[in-house]
Amino acid sequence: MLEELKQVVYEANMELPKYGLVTFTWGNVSAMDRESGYFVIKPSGVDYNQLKPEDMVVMDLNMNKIEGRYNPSSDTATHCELYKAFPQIGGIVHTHSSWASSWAQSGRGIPCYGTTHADYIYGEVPCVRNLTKEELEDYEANTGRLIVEHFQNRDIEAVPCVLCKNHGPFTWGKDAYEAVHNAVVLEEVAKMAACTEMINPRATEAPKELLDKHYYRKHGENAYYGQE
Ligand SMILES: O=C(CO)[C@@H](O)[C@@H](O)COP(=O)(O)O
Repeated sequence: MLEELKQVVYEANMELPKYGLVTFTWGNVSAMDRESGYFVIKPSGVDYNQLKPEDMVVMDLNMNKIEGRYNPSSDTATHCELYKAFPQIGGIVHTHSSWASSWAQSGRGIPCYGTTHADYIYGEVPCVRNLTKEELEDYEANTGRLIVEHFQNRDIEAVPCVLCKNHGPFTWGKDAYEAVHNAVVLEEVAKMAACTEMINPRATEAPKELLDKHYYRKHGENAYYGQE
C-alpha cells in the first residue's frame, strides 16, 4: 500500500545525511497522503545506510500502525499532531542539525538578519518552550501540540519551521521534498545568524521593508504577512 509514497519518503530521508543534517540515526522525514488519511514515516533507529523504501512505516492519524515491519520513528506523534492540525502540511522533517539545534538548546528564536533568511522564512524562527513535567508524560504528542498552539494564529507557510527548546528543529512543507528543502535552509540560516552575532553582538535584524521585498518577490504578493 502507498508504495509510491514510501519511495518518496525514503528518498527524502536520504537527503538528510546528504546535506549533513543528521548523524547516525538521528532525524526523520514523513509525508501525508490526504486521500487515504495515512502518513508514511521513517522507522525508528534504522541507520540511513541500511534504509530501504520498504522499511517505511504507514500510520493513520489515530497513531495506529497500518503497515511496516519496524516501529515508526519515536517522533511520530509530533508529526501526527501537525498533520491533524494543518491540512496544508504534506511533509515534515525533524533533525538534530547542529546549528539549528544549538539555537533550540539556547531557548532563543533565530532573528532574521538577512535576505537569505527573508527569502524563505517571514521573520524570526520561533523557539517554543519546554514541556512541563506533566506534559513530558506524553513527550512527542505534547511537543506537537505545543507547536500547533504556537502557530494557531500564525501562517505556517510563511514560517515553515520551529525550534523546540532543548531539543531541535522541525520543518514542514506541501510535501516531503519542500520540508527537506526548508530543513536545509533552516540549518544555513541558523549558522549564518550565529556567526552574525559572533561577528557583531549588536547586529540588527533586517528591516521590514527588506523582509517584505524579498519574501514577496519569492512567494508572490498574495502571500500572507506571516506572524502577527
Ligand atoms: O530526538 C530524538 C531522540 O532524542 C529523535 O528525534 C532521534 O533520535 C530520531 O529517533 P528515531 O530513530 O526517528 O526514532
